[in-house]
Amino acid sequence: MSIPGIPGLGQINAQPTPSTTSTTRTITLDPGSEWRFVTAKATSSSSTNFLTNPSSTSSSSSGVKVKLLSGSAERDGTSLALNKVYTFSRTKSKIFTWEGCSLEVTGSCVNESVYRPATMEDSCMVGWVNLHMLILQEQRERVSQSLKNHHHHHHGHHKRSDGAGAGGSGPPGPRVMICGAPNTGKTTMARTLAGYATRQGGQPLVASLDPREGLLSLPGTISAAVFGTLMDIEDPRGGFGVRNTPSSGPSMVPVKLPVVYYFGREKVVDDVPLWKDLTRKLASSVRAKLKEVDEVRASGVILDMPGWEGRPDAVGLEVMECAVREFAINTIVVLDNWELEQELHNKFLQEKTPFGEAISVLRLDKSNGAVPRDPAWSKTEMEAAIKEYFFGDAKQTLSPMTLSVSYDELGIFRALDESESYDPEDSSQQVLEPAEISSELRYWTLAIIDASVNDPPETIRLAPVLGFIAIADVDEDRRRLKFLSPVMEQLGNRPLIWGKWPEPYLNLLG
Ligand SMILES: Nc1ncnc2c1ncn2[C@@H]1O[C@H](COP(=O)(O)OP(=O)(O)OP(=O)(O)O)[C@@H](O)[C@H]1O
Repeated sequence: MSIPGIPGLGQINAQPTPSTTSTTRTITLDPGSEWRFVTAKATSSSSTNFLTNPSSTSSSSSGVKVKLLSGSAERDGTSLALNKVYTFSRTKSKIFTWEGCSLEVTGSCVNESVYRPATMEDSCMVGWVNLHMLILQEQRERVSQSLKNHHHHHHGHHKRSDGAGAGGSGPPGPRVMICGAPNTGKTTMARTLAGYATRQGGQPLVASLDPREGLLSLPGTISAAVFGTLMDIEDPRGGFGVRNTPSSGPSMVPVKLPVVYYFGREKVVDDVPLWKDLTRKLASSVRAKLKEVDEVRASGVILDMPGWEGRPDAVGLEVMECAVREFAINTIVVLDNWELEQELHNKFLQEKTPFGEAISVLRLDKSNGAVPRDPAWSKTEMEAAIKEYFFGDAKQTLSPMTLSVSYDELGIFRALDESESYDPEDSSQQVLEPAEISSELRYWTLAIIDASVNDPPETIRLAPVLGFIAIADVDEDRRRLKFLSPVMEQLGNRPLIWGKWPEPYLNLLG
C-alpha cells in the first residue's frame, strides 16, 4: 500500500500556534500533517531530593490534555481513541494524522506548532509507512503463511521436539536496524514501526542498543522486549519508558518483560568490548525468543541503534557490523546520514544473512520535527526515568522500600574503566572489582544482577539485570547503607554493579 499523494495541503510549514494559553482550543489537522508539542518539564525535580523526601514526587505537573474529536490520529504509530482524554507531561512529541482530524487541546505547552507538508510526499511518514507495508509486512505475511503450512503439514504427526516454534530453518520475519545521525527520529521510527506492526496483530521484538536511552529500562542499559500489545500513548517515551515494566509494580498499561543488560556507560565508545559482549548476549536471548513464539518469529526484530554523526570511523563500522551480524539484520535503514548509508551499502553489498538473504540498505527521510534535546532536558528525562522506576508517576504512585543493611552483607562491584582493565589478549582480566565502602556511593543507582556474588567477575559482568536499587545514604563509620528498592524481595547473594553513568544527579540535600 502506498499513501496516495494528496495535493493542495498548503505551503505553510511549522506554523506556530499561540502557546502558553490554558484555555481549551480545537486544532484541525489536514491529512498528512502533525501537531508538534513540547510540554512542561517535570516540576518539583530540581528543588527536592526524592530519595530522602519521597512525597515530593506526588506534585507532578498537570500537563496538557488532548482529545480526538473527529477523524483519526496517532502518536508514533499508535492510534488515539476517539473522545478519550490523553494527558501528556514531560513529553516532546507529535500527533500525526493520515486522514485529517480535529483535536481538542487543554492546558499549556512550552512549545507547539502545526506542521503541514507542502505535499503528502514531503512527510517522512510516507516513506516510513511504505517501509512498513511494502517491505516489513510483506515479509511477515510470508513467514506467517509458511509457519501455518508447516503446522498444517505436521499436524498429528509429532509434537515439536526441537523446543522451537516450528518454523524450522526458514528465516524469521524482517530484522530491521535503524541507524543514522543523532536526533533524527530513530527511536520515534522504532516506536512507529512497532506500533504499526502491533496494530496489524503482530508481536515484534524491539531492541535498543543505545545505552543512553534504555528501552523499558533505565539509562545505561541495552535491552529488548516483545511488543505484543498496544503501546501507552501517554508515556513520555510513547511506550518505551520504564513504567511499562512489571519491576516497577502493578501497572495500568499492559506490561512488557524486557531482557536487560547493564552497560553502565553513556556511549558505546566508552567501552566497545563490553558493548559488543552485551550485544551478543542480548542477541542470543532475542534469537531464543524468535524460536520460541511463532507470532514473534513472523514479526521479526526492530533494532534501534545509537546515533552516528557523519562518516563512521573503524570503530563505528565495527559497532554497526556487530549489530548486523548478531541480529541477522536483513534491512538497514539510515536516517539522514548519507556517508553512513554509503559505507554500510559498500560493506554489506556482497554479504548475505545467515538465512541467505541479501542485506538491503535504505535511506529514508528523517523526522524533520525531531528536536535535539538539550543536556538539561536529557538530564531531566533521565532523572524522571529513575524517579518513575522507584516512585511511579502521576497515574500510579509506588511505594519503594527503604532498607538499611550492613555494607558487608552486600556484594557491590565497581566497573573499571576500559583503560584500567581492557586487554584484548588477556581473557582472565579483572573487569569488575569489589567496591570498598565509600560515601561516593550516595545517590547512585546500582543494577541488581542475576548471578551470585560468588561468580567470577566476568560472569557477573555479562549476566542480565533484575532491577535497580538507589543508594540513599552511606554511613562509613558504622559500615551501613540505606537504599531504596522497588520490591520487597531480598537481594540475597545477588551482586550489584556500580557503573560509570549516569552519575547521580542529586547534589542537593532534601
Ligand atoms: N515530527 C516530530 N515532531 C515533534 N517531535 C518529534 C518529531 N519526531 C520526533 N520527535 C521528538 O524528538 C525527540 C528526538 O527524537 P528521537 O528520540 O526519535 O530521535 P533519535 O534519532 O532516536 O535520537 P538519539 O540520536 O538521541 O537516539 C523525541 O522527543 C521525539 O519524540
